Amino acid sequence: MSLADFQNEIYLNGLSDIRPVLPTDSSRLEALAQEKLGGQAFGYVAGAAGTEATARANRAAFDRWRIVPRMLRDTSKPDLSTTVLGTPMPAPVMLAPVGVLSIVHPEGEIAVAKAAKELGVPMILSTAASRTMEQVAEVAGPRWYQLYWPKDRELAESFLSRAAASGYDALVVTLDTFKLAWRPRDLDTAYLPFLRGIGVQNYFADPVFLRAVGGEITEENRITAILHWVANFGNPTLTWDDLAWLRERWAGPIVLKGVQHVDDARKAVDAGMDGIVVSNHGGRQVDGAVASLDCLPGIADAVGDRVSVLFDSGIRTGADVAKAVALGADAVLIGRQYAYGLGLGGEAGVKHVLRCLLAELELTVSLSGLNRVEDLTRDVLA
Ligand SMILES: Cc1cc2nc3c(=O)[nH]c(=O)nc-3n(C[C@H](O)[C@H](O)[C@H](O)COP(=O)(O)O)c2cc1C
Ligand SMILES: O=C(O)C(=O)c1ccccc1
Repeated sequence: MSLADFQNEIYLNGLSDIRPVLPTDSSRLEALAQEKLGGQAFGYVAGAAGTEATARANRAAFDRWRIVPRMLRDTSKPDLSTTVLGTPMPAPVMLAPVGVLSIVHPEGEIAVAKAAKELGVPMILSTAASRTMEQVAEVAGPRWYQLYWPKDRELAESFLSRAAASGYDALVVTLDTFKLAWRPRDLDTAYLPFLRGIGVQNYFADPVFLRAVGGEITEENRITAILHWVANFGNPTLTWDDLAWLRERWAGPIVLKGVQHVDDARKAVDAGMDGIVVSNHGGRQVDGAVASLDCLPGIADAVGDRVSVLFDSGIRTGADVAKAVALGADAVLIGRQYAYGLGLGGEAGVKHVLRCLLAELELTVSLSGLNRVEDLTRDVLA
């Protein structure tokens, strides 16, 4: 089985007049999702902070790097499989934590988990998911848990023990979103899913949270519960010293998501973390911030031999994955692309988007004269 078999499958299906239901050109997904989802839900997913300059910079940074293909190198057996922090995957690609997915499709994270499992692609489940971590675990394959570290320590502890009990192997702690940035698309449509009770499911199923709001959520205490969520969601007081608390309470690997500065990457190493995600949250937090890809080589040089270095923000194609890996990422996370697949076609849509990305990645790598993840080094790029 090769990741590029999807290409043969598509052409063979053509002999029976069957064509892919969704486009194979990843750049068309966003426009299609806009047509189908429209308005608020599309704006929430596609949008970014401020003028969206950082979201554009994320894309532009990829365009400044070019692959230089090499010839006559026996690429008959491509194998992009790899293992990151103990989790094996068919290619250096994982699903980024994306919250509130039921705004784009009723099955939300359940459909995502099923599609990812079929392909063996690890999924990182968001604290702000629209299904509980236990519901997702029932149908999911390899999985990590993303923590939004709440103010209430007891609630944080409860999230950690629930995640460990339901088989999430690594913990991803998101640092860059202790509050939401200025996001004009959502502000202009006055849209925040949480206020409508979407994305709070992990909280509403939590014994510590429920105790704080006086028991099970009913029509009567629903507003109180949502306001309690608002008050508790993010903790702006956190500092590097707090990571020791987390380290004591999570036995598996811990990954810090949202690192952009080399010194912060070094601090993560000093705090005993196992990995980082070089990410600017897809340009959704600090408008005017540096492109995530531009931070990657320096950070990989500084800490890549001591912790796993993951990357996200702007990945759209197989070539993008190859470039990020060549610049030092052990694996990449994709965000909006699979959310569009979900919105356009549920589980099958997510699977389609992933199969396209993986096939394109393998074809790009082997047509460039390379076979393995280790072959993707900086000298592959110009
Ligand atoms: C709709 C949406 C919701 C997101 N929710 C979360 C979240 O709950 N937790 C988190 O750590 N990151 C979240 N992110 C950020 C992604 O994990 C990831 O960093 C980003 O989408 C990567 O950029 P890309 O969309 O260009 O691939 C979200 C992103 C989007 C688009
Ligand atoms: O929208 C986001 O980018 C995001 O990360 C988020 C923040 C809070 C809750 C859910 C998602």
